[in-house]
Amino acid sequence: MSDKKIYLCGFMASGKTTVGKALSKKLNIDYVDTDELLVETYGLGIPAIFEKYGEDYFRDLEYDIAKKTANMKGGVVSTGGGMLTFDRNGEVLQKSGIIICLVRDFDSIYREIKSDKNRPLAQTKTKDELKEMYESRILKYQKYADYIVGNDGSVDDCVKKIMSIIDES
Ligand SMILES: Nc1ncnc2c1ncn2[C@@H]1O[C@H](COP(=O)(O)OP(=O)(O)O)[C@@H](O)[C@H]1O
Ligand SMILES: O=C(O)C1=C[C@@H](OP(=O)(O)O)[C@@H](O)[C@H](O)C1
Ligand SMILES: [Mg+2]
Repeated sequence: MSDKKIYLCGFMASGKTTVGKALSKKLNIDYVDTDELLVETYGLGIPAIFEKYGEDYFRDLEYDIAKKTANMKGGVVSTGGGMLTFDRNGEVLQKSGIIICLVRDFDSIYREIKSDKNRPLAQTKTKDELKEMYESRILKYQKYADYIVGNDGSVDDCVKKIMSIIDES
């Protein structure tokens, strides 16, 4: 199998982790989530990292993890919502795989994240601030995405759409 990865990117709660796991199962290939790998590698949860060391420190760890995934064999890699907002990460991912950006309606996203303690960035922002972040980040995702896929139907529908993209690419 090639070393090319399928990177899933997009805003918080767009479905990167859920769809990524389902996709890797369907394709019977390896799966990694950059947030899960980061927590496993550094032995600290994401809210604790933000609280103790701040966001900049988290972003440095996230960059290290991005580089780690580039050296892995082929598979599905779900990223965190901030991954593609940094060019240094976008450049690493672009070189080592196909980048698929998941897009989900803001109201569905907001319902998922508003009270989720595992997403520290969502906890400190109002709905309007999150909407603004959602809109401005889309521009950054578009800069690196090879494909943009909607996730407003079922998880299975989204997996099917990605599988047909991969078949054709
Ligand atoms: N297509 C979908 N339909 C219904 N719920 C979904 C769908 N995609 C994701 N979800 C749900 O949204 C939440 C956030 O998904 P998650 O995979 O953690 O997103 P991300 O990794 O992009 O932050 C989870 O509770 C997940 O079950
Ligand atoms: O959007 C972001 O900046 C973040 C998204 C999170 O991942 P999910 O997109 O899986 O929620 C996680 O990496 C961290 O809380 C920061
Ligand atoms: Mg996730």
